Amino acid sequence: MRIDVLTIFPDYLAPLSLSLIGRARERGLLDVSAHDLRRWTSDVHRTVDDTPYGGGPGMVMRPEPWGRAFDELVPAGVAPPRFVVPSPAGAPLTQSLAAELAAEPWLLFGCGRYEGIDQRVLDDAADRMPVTEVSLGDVVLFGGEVAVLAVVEAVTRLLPGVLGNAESLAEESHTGGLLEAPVYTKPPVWRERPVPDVLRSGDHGRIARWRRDQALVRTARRRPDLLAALPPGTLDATDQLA
Ligand SMILES: NC(=S)c1ccno1
Repeated sequence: MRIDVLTIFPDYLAPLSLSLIGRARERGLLDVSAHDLRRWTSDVHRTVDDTPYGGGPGMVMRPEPWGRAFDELVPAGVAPPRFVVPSPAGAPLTQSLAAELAAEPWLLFGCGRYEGIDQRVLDDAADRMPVTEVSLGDVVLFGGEVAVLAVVEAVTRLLPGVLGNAESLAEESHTGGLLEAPVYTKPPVWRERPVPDVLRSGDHGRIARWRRDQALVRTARRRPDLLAALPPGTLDATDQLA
């Protein structure tokens, strides 16, 4: 997968050189580049923003640098990337959206700052590539960079070879629509708190049942909306929600 990020703060993307993503880049599984949007400015001050038409607080990102960046990074005749823009107005980032993005060969991220990006940038982008505005949640950040780190992590961990133990993907939250069961490791007792006996029983059938029950109860208590969204037939007669 190729990932390009347009930002006025490329150093914010430095964590993409660390840990499993960094190793995936070294192994050629990922090609990640952060581009300073100011590279495509045309004035001595390298201006990327201006006051909003219609008045209001703050500044808006001007369209010209974005357009020049698209022209260079996504030339005509090249299979275009999917343009992903983190925004409070975007679609919620979910595991299923992460899986959808993980199927793309090339993602181009656009990091807004200030009060946002001139809408004509999104409109111009939509004329040349698929555009997805995505939100980490109903919260406002300083800009899109931190959200890009989260989206890139959610997406790239799903790519073959990036996560050392692919089995981890099968048992985690939101895989199958449920929250994951609580996890435990050594010591067997810690500050007078024992590990549930069933997890040390060696009975894999009982352990699987316990984990399923814990996932159902947790999901029912914390995210009843996820239960309501389960495909018909996901729960069976053996499933207890309390
Ligand atoms: N909620 C998101 S993703 C965001 C981006 C910029 N500000 O908030």
